[in-house]
Amino acid sequence: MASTLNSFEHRSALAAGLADRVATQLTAGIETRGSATLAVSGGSTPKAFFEALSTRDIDWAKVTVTLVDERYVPADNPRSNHLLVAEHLLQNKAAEAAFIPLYRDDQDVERAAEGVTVDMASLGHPFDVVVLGMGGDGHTASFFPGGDHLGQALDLSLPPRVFAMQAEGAGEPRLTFSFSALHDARLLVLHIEGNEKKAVLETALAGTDEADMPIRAPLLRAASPVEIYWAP
Ligand SMILES: O=C(O)[C@H](O)[C@@H](O)[C@H](O)[C@H](O)COP(=O)(O)O
Repeated sequence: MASTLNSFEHRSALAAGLADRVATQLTAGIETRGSATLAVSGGSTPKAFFEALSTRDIDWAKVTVTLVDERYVPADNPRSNHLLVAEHLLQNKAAEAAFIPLYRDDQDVERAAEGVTVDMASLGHPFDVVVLGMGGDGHTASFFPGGDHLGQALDLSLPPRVFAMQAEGAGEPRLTFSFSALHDARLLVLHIEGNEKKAVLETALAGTDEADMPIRAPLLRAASPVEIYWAP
C-alpha cells in the first residue's frame, strides 16, 4: 500500500497542519457516528502536535483518547506516555476528552495486556485516528525488532488486541495495540521529524523485511495509505 508524504519547512507548521488534519477526521467521526476515537504514540516527537491539537475547536466530550503503546510504568514516571498525553494533549479544549490508559497499578504487564484487550473492545473498531511514531531502529508502536511477541503483534489474521512486548531496544516492558487493531484506522498517520528519521524511513521504504524494520508493516500492509508527516 503506497504512503503519502506531507513535508513541512518547520516543525511548528507540521504541528499545526497535523492538528488540523486530525481535528477534521475526529469531527467527521463525531458527525457520522456520534463519537470518535484517537490513539496516539508517545516519545519526544509529538509534544508540539499535541499542544496544537489540544486547542482545536471540536466536540472533545465525544472523543476518547488512548495510547498506541505504553511503557509499563506508573503515570507519575517521566517515561510514561500517559503522563506525556496528560501534560501536552489533555489540556485546553481537549481536557474534555475521555482518556483510557494502558498501565494498571495492580497487574503485571501480561495480565494488564489481557485486561486492556477486554476493556478496549468497548471502544469499537476501527479507530478514527491513529498517530504512529518511529524509532531510529525502525520500530513503531512497541513493535520492536526482536520483540518477544512481534510475530503475533504484526499478524493480521489475529483479532485486534493489546500485547505485552519485551525487547532489547524497548527499555521497560511495553504494552502495545496489535497491528490488527491499528492497520485499518480511518486516518493512519506516521509523524516523524529530523533528517535522521527521514533516512530511516527511506531505508524502510526500500525493503520488505518487517521483522528487521517493523515500521514496514503499516507502510506495506495498512488498509489505506499511511499519511506521513515530516519536517527537518
Ligand atoms: O512509547 C514510545 O516510545 C512510542 O510509542 C514509540 O513508538 C515512539 O513513537 C518512537 O519510539 C519514537 O519516539 P521519539 O518520538 O522519542 O523519537
